[in-house]
Amino acid sequence: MAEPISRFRIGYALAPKKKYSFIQPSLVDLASQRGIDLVPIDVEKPLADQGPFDCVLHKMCGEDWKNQLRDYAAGNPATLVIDSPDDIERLHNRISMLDVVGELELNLETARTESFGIPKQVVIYDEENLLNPDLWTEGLKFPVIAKPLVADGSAKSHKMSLVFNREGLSKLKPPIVLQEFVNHGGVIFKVYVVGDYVKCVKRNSLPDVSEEKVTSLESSLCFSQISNLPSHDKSDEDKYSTSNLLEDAEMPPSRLITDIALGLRKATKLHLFNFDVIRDIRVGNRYLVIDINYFPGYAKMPSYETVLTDFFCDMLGKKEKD
Ligand SMILES: O=P(O)(O)O[C@@H]1[C@@H](OP(=O)(O)O)[C@H](OP(=O)(O)O)[C@H](O)[C@H](OP(=O)(O)O)[C@H]1OP(=O)(O)O
Ligand SMILES: Nc1ncnc2c1ncn2[C@@H]1O[C@H](COP(=O)(O)OP(=O)(O)O)[C@@H](O)[C@H]1O
Ligand SMILES: [Mg+2]
Ligand SMILES: [Mg+2]
Repeated sequence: MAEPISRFRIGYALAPKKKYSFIQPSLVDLASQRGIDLVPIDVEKPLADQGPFDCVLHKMCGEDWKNQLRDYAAGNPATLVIDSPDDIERLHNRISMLDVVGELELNLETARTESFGIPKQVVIYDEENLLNPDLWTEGLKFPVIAKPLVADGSAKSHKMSLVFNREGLSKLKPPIVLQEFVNHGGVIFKVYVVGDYVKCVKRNSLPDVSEEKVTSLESSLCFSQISNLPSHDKSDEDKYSTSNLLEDAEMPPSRLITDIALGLRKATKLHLFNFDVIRDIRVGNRYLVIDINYFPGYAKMPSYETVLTDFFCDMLGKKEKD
């Protein structure tokens, strides 16, 4: 008689919006064909009652969930938790998130022609400091982008302002990160990482700001999740018009992008993330990492079902060997 074929169970704990976008029938079917059942986890119920799991995927906030996961992992050391809540934590703060880029020691093949880094930035914890730029301006010039320090996935954490002058500072609510606005030709590069797989795509971004604009415009401009706006949906042609910028933009060197991606993967120990890169048009061949996101919108990545299923098989295969 034929041996029963063992199947794997991957539990997933995702917010409803994420579940809707990521757990597509096409992914569930492909994973199933390859022996993997994707099983929803109810975070309101004890995790131990819902197992066993060969692997747990998650993007949930809150200490309760983290504690559940830690307890489950301690009791089930053979279960793969992708990724560890402690490793994810550094991406929830816009300073620690980018610190890791500065720590990368890459032996770049492209070092003679390309370089990478992060924009100048400073963290402001209170209004007193904010309104006294003499305390923090070191090397930082207007315009700046004000970003909430916390990047926890809430709508609030994506609300940003482009600040053109001192006047614009008074509307900000610390704790915030003030980051140098770098002209980058209106296009950002999103680099999706899934284990050792790396895929870079182009997206719309904020348009460049000219010297004259800095003095003639209002004191600040608010925006949120600009890269998710389709071109035809832009509310104000003047502010966001990118014409053919997206189509015409040249991709960054793939070797550089892969080196940064795999460097970040090693340094953060994370398997599932993406990062946003801009090309500084003042320099031309300098690339700046401006954002790193845990478990991003993979469904927007070409062939995401195959990429993710291959990754699951790879991880489960390695686990079996161990
Ligand atoms: O919803 P999507 O597909 O736009 O994905 C969001 C990501 O978009 P991207 O894949 O980079 O274009 C998005 O990336 P950005 O921060 O916009 O660069 C975040 O990863 C977002 O998660 P969170 O709100 O920060 O927890 C992601 O949101 P969640 O799907 O995790 O809610
Ligand atoms: N330093 C910067 N210079 C120029 N544009 C930036 C800079 N930082 C962010 N942006 C623009 O703002 C958008 C949102 O910033 P980001 O840090 O990626 O926040 P979020 O986590 O909400 O995606 C980016 O996609 C990019 O268009
Ligand atoms: Mg971003
Ligand atoms: Mg982000």
